[in-house]
Amino acid sequence: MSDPHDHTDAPVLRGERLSKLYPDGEVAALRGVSLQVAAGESVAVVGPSGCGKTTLLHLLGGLDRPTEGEVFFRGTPLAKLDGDQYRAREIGFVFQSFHLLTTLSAVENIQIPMFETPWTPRERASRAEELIKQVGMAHRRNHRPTRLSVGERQRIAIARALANEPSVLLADEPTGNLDSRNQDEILRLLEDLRRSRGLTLVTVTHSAEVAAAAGRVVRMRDGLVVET
Ligand SMILES: Nc1ncnc2c1ncn2[C@@H]1O[C@H](COP(=O)(O)OP(=O)(O)OP(=O)(O)O)[C@@H](O)[C@H]1O
Repeated sequence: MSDPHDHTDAPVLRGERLSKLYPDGEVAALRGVSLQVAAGESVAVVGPSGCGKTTLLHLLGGLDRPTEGEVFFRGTPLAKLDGDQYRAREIGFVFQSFHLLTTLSAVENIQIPMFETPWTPRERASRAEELIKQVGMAHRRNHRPTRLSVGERQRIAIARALANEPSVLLADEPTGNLDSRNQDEILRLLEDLRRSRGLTLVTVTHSAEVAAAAGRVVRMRDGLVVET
């Protein structure tokens, strides 16, 4: 697998004529989308409900496969990469509804993806402590998610997404459940993390504020990119 810190001129992610047909109802969610995302870029994907934003994010993250076309990660087709390794090591996912495990503490949630790595328990624990500090949540390390505010839950989910030091963060409506103050804080956190870690960030959003905070906006309509 390629070195995530190897900065070449090739885009970190590239979609080539991606189409996605969902079999039930034969919905054409994507109808030939091509786009490139450079290393370290922050891209917001916007467009009306149902235009294919989440589908595109899932294809980029290897959570689903295109019906036609191909996604490339640093020039290599995803079809040629080990899908589990790609999702576990190269990509971090952030979701609107956090998807934290309620039976685990905040710091334990951050460690979940680390079980895919050869790190020792001590290494996992110390990396999780570092991450929980970076997202400003060390004082809540032992709290279960149900005892955290929604903004705090998203901070923990972001730390978890970074657990395996991915080079790309894919976020689907990361502020969709947050009020405007929490939204601003999460946007600031994501931007700080992008800069400090050289992360590439692709965010699907309905929020004009989130789109305005990104370096570039990709606009979709009816399964197509109409502006990039
Ligand atoms: N698993 C699925 N099976 C069938 N159709 C699907 C599936 N997932 C999505 N779709 C359909 O594909 C189209 C694109 O959906 P997608 O979730 O990508 O849009 P979106 O732009 O992210 O929408 P929203 O902003 O409402 O989240 C929609 O018509 C949706 O109903």
